[in-house]
Amino acid sequence: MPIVVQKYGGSSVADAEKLGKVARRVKEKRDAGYQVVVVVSAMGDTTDDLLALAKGVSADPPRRELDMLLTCGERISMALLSMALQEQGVPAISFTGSQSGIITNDAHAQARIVEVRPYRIQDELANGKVVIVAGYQGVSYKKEVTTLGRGGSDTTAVALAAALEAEACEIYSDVDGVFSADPRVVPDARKLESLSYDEMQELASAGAKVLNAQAVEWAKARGITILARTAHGQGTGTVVQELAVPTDSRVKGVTADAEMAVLVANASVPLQELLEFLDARAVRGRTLAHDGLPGAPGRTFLAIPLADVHGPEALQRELTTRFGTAVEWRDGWGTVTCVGVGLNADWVPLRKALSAAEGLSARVHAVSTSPLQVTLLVDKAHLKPLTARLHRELLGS
Ligand SMILES: Nc1ncnc2c1ncn2[C@@H]1O[C@H](COP(=O)(O)OP(=O)(O)O)[C@@H](O)[C@H]1O
Ligand SMILES: N[C@@H](CC(=O)OP(=O)(O)O)C(=O)O
Repeated sequence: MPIVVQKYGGSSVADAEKLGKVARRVKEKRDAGYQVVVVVSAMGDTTDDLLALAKGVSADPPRRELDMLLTCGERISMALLSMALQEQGVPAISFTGSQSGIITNDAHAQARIVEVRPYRIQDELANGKVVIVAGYQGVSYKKEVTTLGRGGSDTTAVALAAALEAEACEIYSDVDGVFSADPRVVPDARKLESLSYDEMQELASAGAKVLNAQAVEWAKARGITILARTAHGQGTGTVVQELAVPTDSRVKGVTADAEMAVLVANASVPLQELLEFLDARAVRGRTLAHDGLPGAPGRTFLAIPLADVHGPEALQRELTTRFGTAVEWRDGWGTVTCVGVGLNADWVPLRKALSAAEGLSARVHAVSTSPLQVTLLVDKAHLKPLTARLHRELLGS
C-alpha cells in the first residue's frame, strides 16, 4: 500500500473539535487504501504559551531546558489525535520525534535533521496502524531532546516522507495553499497553483509562514513534492516542486517579515568579527546591505530572526559589551520582499518597489536584490500597506 505523510499545523489541531475533524480526514485517507503517517504541531498557541512560561522564570532560558519544555506541546497533540482516531475505530499509535528515529545534530532550539531511522514507524504501519508523530523535534546523537526551530514540523513531515519513500507529503494549515501574499493582509491575494522549490524557499525565508524554509530545502534535496492545502475544506492547494508552471507576472508573491531585529554596524566594526560573534551564539540571519568601500563611512545591515533568539535582551547586552555603540540594535524595522524568477534581469521590479514606498512616504533604510527577490527594509508600521500596494502594482490586484 502506498504511504502518505500528512502534517497538520497548530491552527488545524487547536481544539478537541478540530482534532476530531483531522481524525476523520485521516480515516478517509486510510479508507482510500493508504498507509498514513500524521505529523502534528502543538495545539494553537501552545508553543508561544510555553515560551512565555519559560520567560517568566528566566530572561535567557538555557536552550536544552527550553527544548525539553517546548517538545511537550507536540506530545499533547500527538496523544490526543491518537485517542481521537481510536475513538473512531482506527488503530493508531503516537511517537515522539525520538521514538520516530528523527536524529539531529546537537544545536538546541535550531537543530538540523542529520538522519531518519523510521523503523518503529515502519513496523507499526505494517501492523495496520496510523502512526502519529510529534513534529518539530528529534534526538541528538548524544541522546538529548532537540527542537528544529519555529515552524519545524513541516521539516519533520518532509524528512519522513523522504525516509519512508512516501507517495505524497501533504501539509495542512488554515489556508488553501500558498497565496501571492498573506491573505490576512491582502484579501485579494490569489492562490498559486504551483511554485518551484526556489521560489517557495525565498518566500518562506522572507516571512511567508505557510511553509517552513528548511522543509522546502529538504524537499528540494530529496525531490519530495509538497502539497500545501487547507485542513478544513476541499481546496486543491498549491504544489511545490522542481519546476513551477509559468505565470504572466515575473513576481509570484509579496511577503513581509516583522519578526526581526536589524543590527546596524558602522565601519569601525570588522564584519568578520561580528559574524563570528553571532555564529558563536547560533544567531542566524541575512545581510541586507554592506558598504565596504575603503575610507567610506560604510555600514552593514544584518537582519536576524527574533523567533530564533530566545534571550534578545541578553544578546543586546552582550553586543554592547563587545562592540559598544558601534553596533546598533533596531527592532522597529522589517522587510517587504517580492519573489519571482529573474527579478534582477532589469531594474523594473526594484524601481516599482521604490516608487511604491515613496507613494506611502515610507523611508527605505536598505535594499537587497538577487535573481529571485527584491527586498526593502522599512519601518514596521509600513509593512502591511507596502505589501498591499506592491501586490496591487506588481500583480495587478
Ligand atoms: N503567501 C502566503 N500564502 C498563504 N498563507 C500565508 C502567506 N504568507 C503568510 N501566510 C500565513 O500563514 C498562515 C499559515 O501558516 P501557520 O500559521 O504556520 O499555520 P499552521 O499553524 O497551520 O502551521 C496563514 O494563516 C497565513 O496568514
Ligand atoms: N509548534 C512549533 C512547530 C510548528 O511547526 O508549528 P506550526 O506547524 O503550527 O507552524 C511552532 O510553533 O513553531
